Amino acid sequence: MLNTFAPAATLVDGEALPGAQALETTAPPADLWVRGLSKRFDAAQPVLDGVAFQVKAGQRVALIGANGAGKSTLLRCCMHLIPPDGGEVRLFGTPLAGLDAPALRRLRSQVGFVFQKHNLVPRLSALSNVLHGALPRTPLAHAWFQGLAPAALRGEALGCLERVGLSHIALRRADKLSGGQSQRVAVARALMQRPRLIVADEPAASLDPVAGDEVMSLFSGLVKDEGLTMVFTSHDLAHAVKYADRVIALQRGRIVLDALSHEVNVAELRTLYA
Ligand SMILES: Nc1ncnc2c1ncn2[C@@H]1O[C@H](COP(=O)(O)OP(=O)(O)OP(=O)(O)O)[C@@H](O)[C@H]1O
Repeated sequence: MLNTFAPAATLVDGEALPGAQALETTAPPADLWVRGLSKRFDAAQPVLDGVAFQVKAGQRVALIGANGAGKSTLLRCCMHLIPPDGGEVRLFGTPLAGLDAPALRRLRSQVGFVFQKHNLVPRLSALSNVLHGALPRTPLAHAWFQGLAPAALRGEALGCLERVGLSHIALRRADKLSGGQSQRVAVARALMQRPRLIVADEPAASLDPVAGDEVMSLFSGLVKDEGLTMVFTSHDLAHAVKYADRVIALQRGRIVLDALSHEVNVAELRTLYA
């Protein structure tokens, strides 16, 4: 089945990936560079087994694979939110291994995270939730609340809400928002961080098909317009092909497909789940 596709060393943007030699010669540094990543939670099958890939600045990558393939674990290990057992990760050219916690936090502050569960603070307004995106660069506690935040920050947060089409409900409590609106607020909060890289774990999974499509279209469009880099996981193969420039498929912790989106189609991708 896997032979349907090119092997993992598929040509991507004219570069041989993910062979180690090709990775060594990349310049300027990729936003995310991963080599030989492995992770095992117990004595059983490894969850990640020698994963290697890189994501260049401005590229949008969809990570696909069946339940349990290791997608979320890969994202977490890439950000050192959980420690990998082996391999190397470089974020914006900086090796993560050996960084102390403050240095790791500083580097991660350039990464905007969006998850399936948007993790908004329910009792606070949409605007206050978006302001939270500024926390890594604004240690002032009052920047958390829309009524206390400096005018410049408030204006910026409103601008982020405007970009996701929600400035008209800026003061509505997060627990009064629909699922689609909540996820758009989460996107605005990530933008407020002024990230270079967006990491999103199934950002549309909890939404109905129409809202999911709207969120992904908006999200992917904003990322493209602002020249950001994005890695997102998805079980929606149509989304993967439509909203990413490149698709990487994981199977039992290994990359089995790495191809540009226009080179694959949904029917082919579906065979990975057989
Ligand atoms: N903290 C953990 N402790 C033990 N096992 C874990 C842990 N996190 C993940 N796993 C296991 O690792 C494997 C991969 O999980 P992961 O969540 O990365 O897969 P996934 O591809 O994101 O799956 P899904 O599409 O269902 O979200 C699964 O077998 C899961 O049970």
